[in-house]
Amino acid sequence: MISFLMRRTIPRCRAYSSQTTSELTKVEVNEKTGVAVVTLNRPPVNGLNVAALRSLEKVIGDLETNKCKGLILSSSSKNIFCAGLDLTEIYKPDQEKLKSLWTAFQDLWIKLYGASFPTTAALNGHAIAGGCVLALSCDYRVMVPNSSIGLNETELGISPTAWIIASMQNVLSKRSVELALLQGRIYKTNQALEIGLIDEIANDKDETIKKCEEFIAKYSRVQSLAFSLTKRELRGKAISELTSNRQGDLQFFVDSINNPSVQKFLEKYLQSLKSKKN
Ligand SMILES: CCCCC/C=C\C/C=C\C/C=C/C(=O)SCCNC(=O)CCNC(=O)[C@H](O)C(C)(C)COP(=O)(O)OP(=O)(O)OC[C@H]1O[C@@H](n2cnc3c(N)ncnc32)[C@H](O)[C@@H]1OP(=O)(O)O
Repeated sequence: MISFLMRRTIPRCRAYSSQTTSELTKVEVNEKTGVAVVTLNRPPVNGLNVAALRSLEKVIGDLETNKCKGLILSSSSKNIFCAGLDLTEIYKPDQEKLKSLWTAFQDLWIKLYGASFPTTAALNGHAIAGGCVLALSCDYRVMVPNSSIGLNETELGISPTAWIIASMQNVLSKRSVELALLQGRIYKTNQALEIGLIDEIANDKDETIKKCEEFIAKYSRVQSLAFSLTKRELRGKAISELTSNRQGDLQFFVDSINNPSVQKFLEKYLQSLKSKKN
């Protein structure tokens, strides 16, 4: 359990106190503001396996319980926010593990997209596929230059499911969503800003966090209850649609991944990622 100790006398530079809940997700809470920096920590690329998804979900649940004032999602990697689902878990998958993976991703999205406090993504690097979904689930996105963000599922031979599309529709114009999803397009930082996929550009990781703090501070005069009820009004439909069709959504994912042409593509895709270094 993360404890919130509001010691107002703590100097600014010491305000964040480390409260590690798991090696996979580090949590630091600013004791002055109640804002939590949550850092994804699964090197090398923060690939989302079941343990990483569950760890982040638990942290968000704890932050809810402790009436967190805001969340800044970050990454311990130098130039990668998150490379999405762990591809090694979906290539030649164990069927039970595959189901657990998608169920954990659904659970995490429900918590993050529906969080009752302001949420931000401090994108210190690439945010691809599932990594982009995490960013889209937050209320605000700040990214460093020369990084990539987008949902490349159609390029991988599969279709994003309804709640992933809804997360993108919440942020982009209808036209931009169509182009982004149908082309499986990955955007560079400046292109992402142009279409509204991110909200701001920052020079480095520290600045992404500072800009996220500034965004969250804008809510200091907003009543927490009014904030959470309004957010629920705005996002509740997409969440209810998933909660009432979790099994169908899971089956769609499992069938997509088990499709022989997707498996064939994944084999080549993984090889191409590995051979980049040679
Ligand atoms: C198949 C899709 C399922 C669709 C399901 C249906 C509908 C739902 C829709 C969406 C849900 C989400 C799905 C996903 O998230 S699937 C994951 C898609 N992710 C990617 O395509 C990203 C792939 N990675 C990259 O593009 C690059 O790695 C990078 C992030 C741009 C970083 O580049 P960089 O040059 O800095 O690093 P490397 O490429 O050298 O990578 C280092 C190391 O990590 C391995 N790796 C990279 N990405 C992943 C990953 N997602 N999972 C597991 N491992 C990954 C890479 O192979 C290298 O390994 P090595 O052993 O060579 O060190």
